[in-house]
Amino acid sequence: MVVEKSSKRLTIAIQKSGRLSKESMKLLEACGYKFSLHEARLLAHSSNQPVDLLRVRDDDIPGLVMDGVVDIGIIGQNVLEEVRLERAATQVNNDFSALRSLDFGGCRLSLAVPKEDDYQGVQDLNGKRIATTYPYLLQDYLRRQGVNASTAILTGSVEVAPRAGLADAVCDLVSTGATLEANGLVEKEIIFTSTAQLIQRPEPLSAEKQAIVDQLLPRIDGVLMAKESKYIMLHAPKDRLEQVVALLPGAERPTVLPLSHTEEQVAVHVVSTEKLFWETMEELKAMGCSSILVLPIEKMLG
Ligand SMILES: Nc1ncnc2c1ncn2[C@@H]1O[C@H](COP(=O)(O)OP(=O)(O)OP(=O)(O)O)[C@@H](O)[C@H]1O
Ligand SMILES: O=P(O)(O)OC[C@H]1O[C@H](OP(=O)(O)OP(=O)(O)O)[C@H](O)[C@@H]1O
Ligand SMILES: [Mg+2]
Repeated sequence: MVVEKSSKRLTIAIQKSGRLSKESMKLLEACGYKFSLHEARLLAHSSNQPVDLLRVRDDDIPGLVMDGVVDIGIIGQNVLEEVRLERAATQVNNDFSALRSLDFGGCRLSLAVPKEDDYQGVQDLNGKRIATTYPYLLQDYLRRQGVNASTAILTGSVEVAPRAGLADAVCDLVSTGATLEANGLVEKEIIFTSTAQLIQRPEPLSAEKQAIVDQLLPRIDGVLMAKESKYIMLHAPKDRLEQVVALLPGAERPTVLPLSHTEEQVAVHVVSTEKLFWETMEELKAMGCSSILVLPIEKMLG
């Protein structure tokens, strides 16, 4: 694979197809970058920014960033840490700089055993064989726990290993737990928690590329902040205004507007930067607020 190297165009590696692909694309598009993707092609050029996308298997992304083949990449922390440990063990450069922790790809790497096993604790895994795609993360954890177990490395279908007689336990990614349950396994220990990460290659970027990253990061922050934030509009009793605003999580100073035909109520517009729960809405109503509207915010710039 030969990536055309330019000192002016920023190359971003993302997963081609899998759990991180859609959200990675969505994030870049929300930051204003337009791409027209051809399913079969690895490389896609942005039509409105000096940015190229390299779409690869997620396992390759940390190495591509650490080796400076691409400038930045979006990758699950689990794969990033696995590659970092593997490269440390084999004395290959494993430097990178962490730019942002993202809000998707949330999962955990857990040890699970067949449900009929009488598991008392991690020490029970001594002398056992554990199937995993993450041998370095697993062995790092076992070493810290003082457990001596062997690994069976599988790159897929790890969860079927015990039934197939390949291993006694598994160390696999879990999100809802449905995959483990469907395979008669029970989660016992969480060894690593993960979300997607934006990382950059260790060597400094050219001035042109750095300028693109400097533009991208505040945009990402704006997108992440906007996701949690809501624009709230409501009618509030004038004499309870302070209490109403105090109820709204992370609210800045509100805009207060008069309402026609009434002196007792005012219209309140406010941006709330934290998650708004139904309970808060119910309390607002109990306080005498009405016409409560909660609107999503697409972008924010501080
Ligand atoms: N169930 C899940 N829910 C949320 N995020 C997940 C889940 N499973 C995995 N992830 C995250 O998404 C990443 C990619 O998962 P995926 O299953 O698409 O990888 P893969 O099969 O190794 O893909 P590839 O073909 O690119 O190698 C994982 O490394 C992890 O960070
Ligand atoms: O706890 P759950 O919600 O069931 O999610 C966990 C499963 O999700 C991931 O696989 P994915 O579905 O992405 O398939 P793949 O491993 O075959 O790529 C992961 O490898 C687990 O098998
Ligand atoms: Mg992979």
